[in-house]
Amino acid sequence: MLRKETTAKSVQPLLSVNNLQCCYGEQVVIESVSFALQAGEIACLLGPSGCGKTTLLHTIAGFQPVTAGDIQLSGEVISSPEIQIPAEQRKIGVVFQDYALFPHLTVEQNVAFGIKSLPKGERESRTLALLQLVRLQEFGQQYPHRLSGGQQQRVALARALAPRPKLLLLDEPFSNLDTELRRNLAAEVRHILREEKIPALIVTHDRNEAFIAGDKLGVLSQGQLQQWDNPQDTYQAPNNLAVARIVSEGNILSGTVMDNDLIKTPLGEVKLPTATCTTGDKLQLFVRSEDITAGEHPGAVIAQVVGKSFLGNQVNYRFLLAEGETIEATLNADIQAAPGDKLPLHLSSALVFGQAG
Ligand SMILES: Nc1ncnc2c1ncn2[C@@H]1O[C@H](COP(=O)(O)OP(=O)(O)OP(=O)(O)O)[C@@H](O)[C@H]1O
Repeated sequence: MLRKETTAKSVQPLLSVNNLQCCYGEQVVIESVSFALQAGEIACLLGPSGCGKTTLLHTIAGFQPVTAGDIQLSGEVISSPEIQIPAEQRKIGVVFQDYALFPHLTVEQNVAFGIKSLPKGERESRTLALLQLVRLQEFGQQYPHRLSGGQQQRVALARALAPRPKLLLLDEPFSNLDTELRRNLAAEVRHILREEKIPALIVTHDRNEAFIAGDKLGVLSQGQLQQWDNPQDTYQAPNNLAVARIVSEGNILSGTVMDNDLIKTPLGEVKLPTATCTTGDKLQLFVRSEDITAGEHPGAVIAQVVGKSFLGNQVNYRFLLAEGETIEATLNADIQAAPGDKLPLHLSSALVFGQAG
């Protein structure tokens, strides 16, 4: 695949994480993690539960020491095994999953909390501007418990932005909210961060949130950063099977290279993308849901419906293939099939990853 050339001129990143390692006792939970965030960029860290996302965020915030490597902010080392700049001196803001608002303070007092040292007039105008930015100017005198979850999270965001941090860290900021609100708020937070020109790193386990909110996407699996790229490139060309499974719904299939540059799979044949394999090689393929089409086609195979879940304008089907594999495919709701029915399916493309184990 063609990739854009990077320019030779190097710009100092706002945040750089270099060969980072972090342990809890003997357990290594972050290993050899390196990435850079440029000024003005918003990045999302995506990965399954327990992969180390929060730990990584906490090392950057200064809540967690590092055991190897370093973290630099504007070129200054803020964390290394020898150096640990205290969290409150880092000029890094943090927004937590549970909002962590002060219940005894009004919305306005919450937002103004971190800018008490500013002269009164300046403090009031900054607070008002932020309440307008998060569309809560009517709620300044309310207490947090009178607000909805989405509103409370917008107050938490305004409070974190008030002191104009160099970098904002958000730890699963939308996970207490319902799905529609999460997606809307992800887009809104992106807009607010852009308006304030504050770079941010957002931890999430929801790929759609990560796609919506981030210019960059970091995919973490088992404590290692598998890919750091823009969301489109990560989706279209994942570095490995682990990344493919984290950024998309799909099925893992095995395939055999044939002598005509095709790969034979239980779902028909697909083109071999590179010529580095020899006939007979066994490969692993990842077939995304949208790469499976139902209907007559010269290469189609017959599959039996063994389960279905209605999703609105689409239906998620579970199919049994002739060779005994079960796969899932999301098809348009106008294809109406019931368990027991047989449908022709074919593959339009697949992601191909090295040799099967
Ligand atoms: N304070 C701690 N002491 C010991 N082990 C911990 C501690 N915090 C986290 N861990 C372990 O470190 C690993 C990474 O945890 P972490 O919370 O960073 O993952 P995560 O990707 O943020 O997970 P989730 O999405 O579930 O919040 C896990 O195996 C976890 O059990």
